[in-house]
Amino acid sequence: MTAFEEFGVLPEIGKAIDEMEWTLPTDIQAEGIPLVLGGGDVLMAAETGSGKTAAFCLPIIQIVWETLKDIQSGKTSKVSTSSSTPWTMSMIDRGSALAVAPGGLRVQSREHREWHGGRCTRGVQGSGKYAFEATVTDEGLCRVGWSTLQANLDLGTCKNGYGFGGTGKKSNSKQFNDYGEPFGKSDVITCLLNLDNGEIKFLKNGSDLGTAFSLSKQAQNCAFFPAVVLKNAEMAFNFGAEPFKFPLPQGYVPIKSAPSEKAVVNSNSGDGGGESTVKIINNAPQAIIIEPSRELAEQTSNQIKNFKKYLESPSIRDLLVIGGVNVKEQISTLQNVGADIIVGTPGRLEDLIQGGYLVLSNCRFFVLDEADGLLKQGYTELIERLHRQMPKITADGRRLQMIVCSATLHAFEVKKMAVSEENLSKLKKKLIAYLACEEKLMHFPTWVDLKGEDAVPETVHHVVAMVDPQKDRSWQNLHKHIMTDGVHAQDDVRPGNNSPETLSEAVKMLKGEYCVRAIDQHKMDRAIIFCRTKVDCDNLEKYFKQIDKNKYSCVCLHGDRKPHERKGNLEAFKKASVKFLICTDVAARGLDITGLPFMINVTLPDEKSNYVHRIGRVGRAERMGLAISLVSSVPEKVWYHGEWCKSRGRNCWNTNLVEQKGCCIWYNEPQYLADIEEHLNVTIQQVEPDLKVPSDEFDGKVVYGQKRKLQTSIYENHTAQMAPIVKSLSKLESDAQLLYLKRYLCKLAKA
Ligand SMILES: Nc1ncnc2c1ncn2[C@@H]1O[C@H](COP(=O)(O)OP(=O)(O)OP(=O)(O)O)[C@@H](O)[C@H]1O
Repeated sequence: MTAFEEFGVLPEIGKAIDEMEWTLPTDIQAEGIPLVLGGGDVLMAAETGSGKTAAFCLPIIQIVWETLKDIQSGKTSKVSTSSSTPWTMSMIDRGSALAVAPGGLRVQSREHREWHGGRCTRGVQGSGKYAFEATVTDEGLCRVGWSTLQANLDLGTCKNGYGFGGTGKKSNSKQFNDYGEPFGKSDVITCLLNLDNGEIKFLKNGSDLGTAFSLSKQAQNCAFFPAVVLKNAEMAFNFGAEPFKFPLPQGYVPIKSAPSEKAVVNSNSGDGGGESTVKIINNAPQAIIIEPSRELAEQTSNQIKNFKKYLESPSIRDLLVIGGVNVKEQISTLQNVGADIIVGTPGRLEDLIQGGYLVLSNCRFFVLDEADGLLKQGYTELIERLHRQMPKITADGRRLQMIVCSATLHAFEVKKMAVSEENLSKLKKKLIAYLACEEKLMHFPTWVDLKGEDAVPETVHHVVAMVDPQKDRSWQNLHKHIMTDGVHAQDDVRPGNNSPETLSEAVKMLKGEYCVRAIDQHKMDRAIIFCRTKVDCDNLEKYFKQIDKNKYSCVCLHGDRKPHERKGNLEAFKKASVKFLICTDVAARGLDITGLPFMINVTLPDEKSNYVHRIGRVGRAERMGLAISLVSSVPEKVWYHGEWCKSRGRNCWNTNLVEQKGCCIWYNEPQYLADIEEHLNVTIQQVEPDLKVPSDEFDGKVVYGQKRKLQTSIYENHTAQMAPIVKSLSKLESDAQLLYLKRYLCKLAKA
C-alpha cells in the first residue's frame, strides 16, 4: 500500500502517483485530501510549491470517478432531467426572505427593507412566443418579468433581468424608466416573451402596454425564466396549468405549453430532478476548477491527466477551457465527448455558460485555485454568479463542495493602519469581498492553514540588492545599455544633472546591468525574471539578444504575446531549450517548473502577495532556490496605464503623471520593500552590488535547483515539529483532569 493510499486514495491513483516518484504526501496533501474525501468545504493556505494542486485534484478525481462508476452500475438513484420538472416557482433559486407556497404558484416576502426575488423552475430558449400571468394578491412593491440564469434575483438590476414594477416603471441594468401604468392589488400582469423577434412586453388586465424591451441578438439566444422580486408583497402565478384570465395576443402560448425541445430546466434550482433514472449529461460536469491564468489552467489540467491515467471503465473525461483557443472545438468536445472535470479561466468559462454550452446542474465541486488572485482580478461577482447556478444539493443527494486555495490567503489582513485612507478602504473592500465569499459561498469550511500567515518556504533564499544611482555612477559611462521604457523621453536627463528624472533613468539602465551581473555571478543557466511591465520585458529580451543571444537565450511571457507564442515560449523554457523566461505577473502564480534554481525581480511588485508568489517559482517540492530582487533606492518614474488610458498602454506616450491625467507614477520601491517585509514579518537580507550571496549564510552546501543534502521530508519534519505541541497539549489535558478530580474529592470531603 502506498503512503497516499493510507490517506484514502484509490490504488489506481496511488499507482500513478508512485510512477511520479512521490513517496509521501506533503503536509497540505496529508491534511487536505481526507477533508475533501470526507465531503467538506476546505480553505487551503500553504506555501508556494507545497503541492496544493494535488491536494484538491486527487480527491476530486477519486469522487468523480466513484460517482461515474455508481452511475454506470445503476447505483445512483436520481439525476436531473428536464421532462419531469413541473412549472413552478423554484424553492431553491430564490432570495432568503422569499417564501414559496406549497405547489410553487404563490410567493410572498414580508421583508420591508430589502427586495427578495425568485425564478421559475423552468424556462424557454430558442424561438417561439410565450406568456405567463402574475396576479398581485396583496399590497406591497413588486416587479415581475423575465430573466436569464445569470441575472440577479433582484430583477431588473442587472443586464440579464427585465422587469415591470407596480410603480409603472420598467427596469433593466438598474435603469428604471416610465412604462405602461402603475398596478396594484388584484391586477393581473401578463408577461410576454417573443423569442422570434426579441420583444418583451406586458399586458395589464388584458390591455397591451406596448414593447418594454427589445433584446439584443446575443441575449435572444439565452434561456429566459419567469422571474419576480418583492418587497413586503405577494403574487400568484399561472404558467398555463389553469386557463388564463385574459386572452393572449396572436401567436403567444402559455409557457407551460412550450415544446419540449424549447423548454429548459433551471440549473440554479437543483430541485428539478424527480425520480428519473440516472443519466450522464455531456455538458454538465461534476467539477469546475477555476484558475487565474491560461498557463496555470493548462498545468492543472496536465496534472489531472497524469493522476487519472489508471482509472478505467469508466474513464474520466477532463476538458481544458481557456481563452485564446478556438471556442468551437471546446463546444464540440462538450457536445460530443462531454466532460466530467473542467479546468478553465474565468472569461471562457463564463462565455460557455452564458451561451448555454456548459451547464452547472450536475456540478458538485467548485474550486477556486489562487482564490485571492481571482478576487483581485475582479472575478468576485462571476464567482458568486456561478455558485448561484450550482445546485447546493446534487441530484444524487450530495452537497456541493467548495475548495479555495492559495499561498496568500492572509494577504487581506489589514495590518497596516498607516496606509492612506484610499488604500485602506481598497484593502477593506477586498477583505469584505473575501469574507463574503467565505461566508456566503462556503459551508462551515475547514481552514487547513499550516503557518497561520503568508510565508516564504524555507527552501527559498531570498535577498535584495539596492540599486543606488547616486553611489554607483557606472551608468554615466555605459556604452551599451538596455533600452529604457521611454517615460523620460520628454525630460532633461543627462549625467551631471542630479534631477529625480535623471536618477530614475539611471536606475533603469543600472537594473539592466545588475540583472546581467546576477546571472553571471551565479552562473545562472536557468532563471525566471520578473519585470513590472510588458515593455520592460520586451526591452530586457532585446538587451539579452543584443549582448549574447546564446549565453542569454530567452523568451517572453506576457499579455501582449499571442496565445500560441505564450504556450510555445513556456514550453521552450520548461524543456530548457532557452535559459531565461522574462515575464510580468501573468506568470507569478502557480507556474511549476521542475527544479528551477533562480529567479530575479527586476522590480518589486506593488502587490505584496505577488512577491510571495513570484519568489515561490523557485524552491518548490523541497528543492532549493535563490531569489534576487533589485530595489531602486531612489524613486523611479514608471508607466501606469489605468482605465482612463484608452489604448491601455499600446502606443501610449502620455508621460504626464496620473494626477495630470497622464499615464505615469513615481514608484517607491523602498516603501514596497518595507511593506513586504512587514507583511512577511522578516527582514530580507541585503547583498552588495556585486550580487554575491555569502555562502556561509546558507551553510555553503546548497546547490540551487536540487534537494538539500541529508534533508528529511517536509512531512517528517512536520511530525517532529508537532511533537512538543502534542506533548504539551496532553499535559494540559491531564492537569485539567487532575484539577477536576481534586475539586470533586474536596466537595465529597465537605459533604
Ligand atoms: N507528495 C509529493 N511528493 C513529491 N513532489 C510533489 C508532491 N506533491 C507535489 N509535488 C510537486 O511539487 C511541485 C509543486 O506542487 P504544486 O504546483 O501543486 O504547488 P502549489 O502548492 O500549488 O504551489 P503554488 O502556490 O506556487 O501554486 C510540483 O512539481 C509537484 O509535482
